[in-house]
Amino acid sequence: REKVEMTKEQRALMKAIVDAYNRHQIPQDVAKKLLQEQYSAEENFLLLTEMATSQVQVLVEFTKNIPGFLSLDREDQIALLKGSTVEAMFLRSAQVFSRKMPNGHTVVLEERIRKSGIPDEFMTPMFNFYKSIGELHMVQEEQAILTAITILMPDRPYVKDHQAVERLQETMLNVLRKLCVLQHPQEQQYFARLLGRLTELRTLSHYHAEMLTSWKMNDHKFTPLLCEIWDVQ
Ligand SMILES: O=C(NC1CCCCC1)[C@H](C1CCCCC1)n1c(-c2ccc(-n3cccn3)nc2)nc2cc(F)c(F)cc21
Repeated sequence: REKVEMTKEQRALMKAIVDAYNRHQIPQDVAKKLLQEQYSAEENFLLLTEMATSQVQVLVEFTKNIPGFLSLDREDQIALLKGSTVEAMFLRSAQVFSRKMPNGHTVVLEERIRKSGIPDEFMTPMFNFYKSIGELHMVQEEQAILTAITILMPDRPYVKDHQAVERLQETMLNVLRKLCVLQHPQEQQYFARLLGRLTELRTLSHYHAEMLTSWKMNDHKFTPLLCEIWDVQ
């Protein structure tokens, strides 16, 4: 098989994305909080809204560092962010869940999430997704570029200049394809499996509004930002 090499530009692009991804981490570690104790449904709901709000801010900063993003039409930039924040949050949650933890911690974490107040019918699709992400053992470069690819989805609602977004996404897909071959030489279809997770992610994200409104508690309060982003209230 021909030797796969990344061009200088592709390596620079990947470095920019990974640096931005690592720079904009979630402030406090939610997994650590959840491992400390089982919170009530109300406390968990509040924790989720806090985490989600900071995640949106982190995502905006990360997105601004995607080469070419700020040259897109301003309204398209908003449409891409609005259309991808829920998916980016579930993707990041899956990466948090899949992190190597001391024995038994993942079991406790899963237990705490199962009792967090999220309606039972969403547990299976959510944990199936988390485990399918975990099985891929993504390196952080793959996680960062996959997040960028999720944001640069041309078919988000209200995107006007499809082609401009497609061009940026294609550049990312080319880098990811080479990265997958270099990182997982034994697995021919690794790149295809990785992209298949984005389909599962989109399906899971369809449930998010219903997950929120049927959270096992009364009187769900959302911040204005989350009302805007989450299509609730
Ligand atoms: O905080 C979380 N995730 C953040 C978000 C930002 C980036 C980092 C992680 C939550 C958490 C809030 C407290 C209760 C219990 C769940 N979390 C979730 C989660 C669950 C449901 C939703 N919903 C979205 C719409 C409706 N539900 N989003 C995330 N999965 C998680 C997996 C972990 F290993 C894990 F550690 C936490 C996780």
